Amino acid sequence: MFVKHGMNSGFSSLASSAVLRRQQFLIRSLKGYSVSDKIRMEAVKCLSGGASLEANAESVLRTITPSLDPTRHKGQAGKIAVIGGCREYTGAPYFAAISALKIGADLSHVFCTEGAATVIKSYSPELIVHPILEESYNISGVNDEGKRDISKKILSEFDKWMERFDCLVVGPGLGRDPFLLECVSKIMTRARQSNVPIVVDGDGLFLVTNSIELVSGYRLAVLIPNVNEYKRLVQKVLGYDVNDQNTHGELLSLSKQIGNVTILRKGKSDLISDGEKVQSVSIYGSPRRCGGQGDILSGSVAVFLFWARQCNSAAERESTISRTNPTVLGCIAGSALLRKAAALAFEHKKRSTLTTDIIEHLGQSLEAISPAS
Ligand SMILES: NC(=O)C1=CN([C@@H]2O[C@H](COP(=O)(O)OP(=O)(O)OC[C@H]3O[C@@H](n4cnc5c(N)ncnc54)[C@H](O)[C@@H]3O)[C@@H](O)[C@H]2O)[C@@H](O)CC1
Ligand SMILES: Nc1ncnc2c1ncn2[C@@H]1O[C@H](COP(=O)(O)OP(=O)(O)OP(=O)(O)O)[C@@H](O)[C@H]1O
Ligand SMILES: [Mg+2]
Repeated sequence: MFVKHGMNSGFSSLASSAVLRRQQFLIRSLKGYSVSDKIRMEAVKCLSGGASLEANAESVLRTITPSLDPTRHKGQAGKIAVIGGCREYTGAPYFAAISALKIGADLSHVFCTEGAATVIKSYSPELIVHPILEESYNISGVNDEGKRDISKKILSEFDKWMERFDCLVVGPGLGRDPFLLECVSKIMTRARQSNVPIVVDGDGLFLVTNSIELVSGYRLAVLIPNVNEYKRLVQKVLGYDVNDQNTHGELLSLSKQIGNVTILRKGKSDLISDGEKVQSVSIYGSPRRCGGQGDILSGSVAVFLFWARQCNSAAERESTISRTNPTVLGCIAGSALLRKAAALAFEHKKRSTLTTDIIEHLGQSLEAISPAS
């Protein structure tokens, strides 16, 4: 993979030489101690820009997952809202919202278009579905003033609920309709004003890549790009093409450039950074790449992020974990759980493993790490 020599290439080489110096220092320090060859090899791997610190994901999962305390009331384990679901996509918001419930959230809402709502409701009676979004094709005869009224109505419908949510997931199956995305921008701005965490995925990333100010500097935002979404984000924000020789430095730069928002770059290993350091989750998952696994991840991260924030305020966390940003902890936990569930599903279903099979193994995977009783 070659770095394109665009306007930021000087910055890129500066960043990579800083990463290189740090990694060479790490190797020199390791020589001072009698570390195992394996650790030294990890350090050497850093030279290619490919390595990062493997997160202690099981410990994170164990620490942030709340106990099933009988004194707690409905809602305390989390109220999540997914903004997504349009004419084309109904599976993605369903996967995200049902995954949140399967992990342990108490309530999961979906805000989508009217057509998508009926379909999503028919998938599950567990979800609370709000058919409030509108796509342009549905309001083609409406003039500009009428459109402004519709937009206001959508925002006020959402406002009735927003304060109740512990986290929003914006984007699974949202589509790219301009009118709909404009309304969702307003929803995001409102959520940000109220300090509601926002996980951005799928078409939410399309929106944010073109309007980065929606999340820039918001420490409660998490971006979860897949390979394509990451490429677009790097091109837009850093001004050059993705450089696979410097994954680590590039992710750090990207997060810093967006004001230290947390980014989970999905791939063979999931890489997570809030601009301070990069952590990875490489637990073996599944070789099946069926669509929808990213949606499970975004719903899961929303729940774990909320749990990690709760732990933080209750000062319950282990010391090393307590120093970690809750948005980063949410990403580590979500990624690890998805991979474990995918591995279990694949054991049973092999080539026919689908997203719904993985969802069925979320509970069992969490139970193995943090038993309910
Ligand atoms: N059942 C559903 O309703 C699903 C809906 N989805 C939604 O579909 C919308 C678009 O998401 P996409 O993930 O397709 O958008 P992308 O922009 O990531 O993908 C667009 C195209 O890129 C290709 N692509 C994907 N991963 C690749 C990789 N690793 N290397 C090379 N090419 C790759 C895909 O085949 C697709 O044709 C989002 O709103 C998303 O949430 C997806 O979440 C999948 C499931
Ligand atoms: N090559 C890979 N090897 C192992 N796991 C992977 C690989 N690529 C992705 N994953 C895992 O699958 C999860 C979903 O990533 P993926 O890139 O498929 O997201 P996505 O394209 O957004 O999915 P969706 O179809 O839901 O939109 C990630 O958390 C990651 O752990
Ligand atoms: Mg996706």
